[in-house]
Amino acid sequence: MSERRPHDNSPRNGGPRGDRSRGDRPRTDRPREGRRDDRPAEPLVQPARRVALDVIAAVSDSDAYANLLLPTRIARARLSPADAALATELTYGTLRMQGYYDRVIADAAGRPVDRIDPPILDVLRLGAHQLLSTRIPSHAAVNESVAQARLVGSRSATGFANGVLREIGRHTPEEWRERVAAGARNEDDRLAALTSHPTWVIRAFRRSLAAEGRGDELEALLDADNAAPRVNLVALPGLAEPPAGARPDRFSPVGFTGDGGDPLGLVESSKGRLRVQDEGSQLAALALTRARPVRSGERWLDLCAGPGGKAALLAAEALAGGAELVANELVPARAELVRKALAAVPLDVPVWEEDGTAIGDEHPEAFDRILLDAPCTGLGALRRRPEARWRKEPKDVAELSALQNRLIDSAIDALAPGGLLAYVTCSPHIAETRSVVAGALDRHPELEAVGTAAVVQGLAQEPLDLAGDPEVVQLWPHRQLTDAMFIALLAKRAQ
Ligand SMILES: C[S@@+](CC[C@H](N)C(=O)[O-])C[C@H]1O[C@@H](n2cnc3c(N)ncnc32)[C@H](O)[C@@H]1O
Repeated sequence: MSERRPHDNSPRNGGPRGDRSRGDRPRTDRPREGRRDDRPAEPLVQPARRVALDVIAAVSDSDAYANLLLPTRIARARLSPADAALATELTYGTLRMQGYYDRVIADAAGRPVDRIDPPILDVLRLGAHQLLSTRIPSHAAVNESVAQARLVGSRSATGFANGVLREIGRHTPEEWRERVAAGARNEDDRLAALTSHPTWVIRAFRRSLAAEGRGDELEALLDADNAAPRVNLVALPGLAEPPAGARPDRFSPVGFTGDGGDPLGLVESSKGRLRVQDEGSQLAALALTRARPVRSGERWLDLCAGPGGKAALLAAEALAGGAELVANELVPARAELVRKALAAVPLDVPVWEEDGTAIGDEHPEAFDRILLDAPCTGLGALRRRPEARWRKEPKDVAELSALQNRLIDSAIDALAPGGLLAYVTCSPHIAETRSVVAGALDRHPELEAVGTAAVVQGLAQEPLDLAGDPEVVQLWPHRQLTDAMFIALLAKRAQ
């Protein structure tokens, strides 16, 4: 690790520069080697904060996924349930609001965040979250953050972090919101800053809501993206019942929320017949299986099945209706996850590992119902993938919509006359939703739109507040408390 020249640490007069590569940063949960003798003894950091910083650092260092890494780090650190909950809140909250905290930090430090050492910036983000968005007392937030800075940075960096955090703590959260808003360049920049979303994402959401005549819901949507999602489960129909004490979902007839206990314990003890699944995903799968009665012997295809959440629900529905199901997933590791998910259902479901864009040529007119849950930007699931908003770019939309167009053409070719296709995304971006469906209807005169809104209303327990074109359904986190799933049912005319 490079030594630093001693200099004034006050945030506004410099402090350490970003002159250390991330590759040589010490881990926060191990004693550092080669510590200088004049350093104080290794400070003790509360375990939940140590795990949170570890995950935040892995997300910014090596593109880790917080939702995958956090559970393993919690298990490895043997955190108590209370500490695990705190580590989760700190990690997710910091990553979600990173865009906002960076503006606060830049103001308090008197310099842009790209001129702050990355490991120290992560400590500051976690500290800013505790100071501005939790009830953790300021002195605890500052002291623990300074201890963490000492573990990842030099003495001068620690002094710098201390100065920045104290400056943040000098103002109330409301005062910071006003300061950040006052520094915005325009209205979109103000929304981007305060709700911690990239501007291009805000504009895409505005267009999608406006297409439904609900442009005035934009701020509610952006706020909903920053709230922790509830853990929702499905009881595979015919194979499991929700446990006593569970609360039935408002819309999905097979969904429920738990009684506050450990959902993973429920999943394990039910052998996967009770599973964690967003209510929107359940409605998407059921829209395909329940849009019309199932004839025994129907052949169904899940074209892009990994990791298999909807495939398990489709399999349970196929079993109940006497249909056959094939699942397909291009990526072998994800196909393996599909096999695991399907093990919960006593139905023989072949799992293919083919390129879905070729299946229409290879198996023309072979399937009566097809689910195309297309690879997408995931902009509708920002609540549960807190770092995703910072990883996506507009060019991803262009690449994905080109793939979505090829997949939907292939699915239409694989659909038998009279068959039904559900085109689904967990993104509300128009280029991935309505445009793909409109293009498919233009290119395929044999295809017709089905009133998807009526189908989904018909299977839901309570009426849903759906807006816009009744041929498609767009769910929203702020309205239905689901991911922003898009569902379009399309039928191939019988010959
Ligand atoms: C949105 S996910 C599907 C989620 C799944 N339906 C579920 O509920 O668990 C899209 C999947 O499509 C897969 N995929 C991407 N390109 C594909 C292709 N050309 N053919 C088949 N699958 C593909 C991805 O690997 C990913 O697992």
